[in-house]
Amino acid sequence: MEMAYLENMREAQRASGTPAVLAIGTANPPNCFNQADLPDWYFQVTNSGHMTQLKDKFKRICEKSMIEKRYFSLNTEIVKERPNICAYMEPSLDARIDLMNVEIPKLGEKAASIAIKEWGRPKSEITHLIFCTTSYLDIPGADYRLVKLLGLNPFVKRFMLCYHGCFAGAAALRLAKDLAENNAGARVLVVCSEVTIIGFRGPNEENLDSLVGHALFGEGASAVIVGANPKISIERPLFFLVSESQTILPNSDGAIAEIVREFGMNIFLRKNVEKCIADNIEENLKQAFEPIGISDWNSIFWITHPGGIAILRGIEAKLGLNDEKLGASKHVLREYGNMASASVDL
Ligand SMILES: CC(=O)CC(=O)SCCNC(=O)CCNC(=O)[C@H](O)C(C)(C)COP(=O)(O)OP(=O)(O)OC[C@H]1O[C@@H](n2cnc3c(N)ncnc32)[C@H](O)[C@@H]1OP(=O)(O)O
Repeated sequence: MEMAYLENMREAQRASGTPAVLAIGTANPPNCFNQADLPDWYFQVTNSGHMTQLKDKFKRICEKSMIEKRYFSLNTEIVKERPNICAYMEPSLDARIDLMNVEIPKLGEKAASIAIKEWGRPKSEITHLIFCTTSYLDIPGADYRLVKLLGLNPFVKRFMLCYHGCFAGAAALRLAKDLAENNAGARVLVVCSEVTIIGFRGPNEENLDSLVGHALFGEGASAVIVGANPKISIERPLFFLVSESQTILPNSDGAIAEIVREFGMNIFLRKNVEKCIADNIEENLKQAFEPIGISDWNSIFWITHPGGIAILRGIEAKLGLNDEKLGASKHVLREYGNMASASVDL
């Protein structure tokens, strides 16, 4: 009797339908840089014009990156006012945090407001919030700030995914799927907001990983609303969240790492990241897709994280993908660069 009561209670709490993305919003900060102009700007603003060989290398990486434009909250004035940020490794975390604490929630709010408008229902009906960023360190977190900025219901159930880097966009969607499945009527607002302020620094011959990072990373925010059993008169399911999985690649220890210290964040990239991904992609796709009956990699819609053009090319070559298959990822890479977690929701 008691078990039946618990079972009924649990059934009533769960959603019966498949969760779907019901709206999407995106935003970028105001300063748009052409990739072709960045080498001059970056070496000038960091007082590094004398490092001519390194600048030439940076130019080559920028040219090869396929990126055409990137958006930043930083500009010449902001950077020049904070010389320790322009140095290679001076203590500068306080200045960075002061900027990030304003920019990250602000950018998130812009994307979330667009998603809420597209969704069409009152924002008071958002039940859960997932806020995802690589670089918000204070308590209360950016999730709390966003509730205040948007004027969300104070009862909204909040989750902060912090300092996960690029994979967090997919992780946030996975969490949203579970929340929407297990809470009838849930409407989950997912916001990924990424700025590069924590890692911006002057160039150094000994640190080519950082140079590659400066050639690839851009700033942006993306927001989605996820829920099951849409109210068809108002809500429009755009993508269904059917299945998910996650793994750690063999021999990938240290392939991508980021550390935060007094000087801000430093990135470590192994030179063969693209090979490590390409070598493992097929096996992982099999494990994820065979249970749902898919084995033709050209038959599915792809939104691979645009980590770098070498990574996308490695996947294409290994799987024999048709030209247009990674088109969405290449578009995001070309127009915005690698915006870490915000890239995947776009
Ligand atoms: C932050 C997160 O959590 C997740 C992330 O997304 S992390 C970012 C992951 N991305 C990567 O690791 C970058 C992958 N690499 C690429 O996309 C490309 O290699 C690239 C755009 C950097 C260069 O394009 P390419 O077609 O490979 O050009 P290529 O001519 O081979 O290289 C250009 C120069 O960059 C250098 N280079 C390439 N990859 C490098 C690396 N990882 N470290 C240092 N230098 C590198 C090359 O040595 C070469 O230098 P020279 O011109 O002096 O010979």
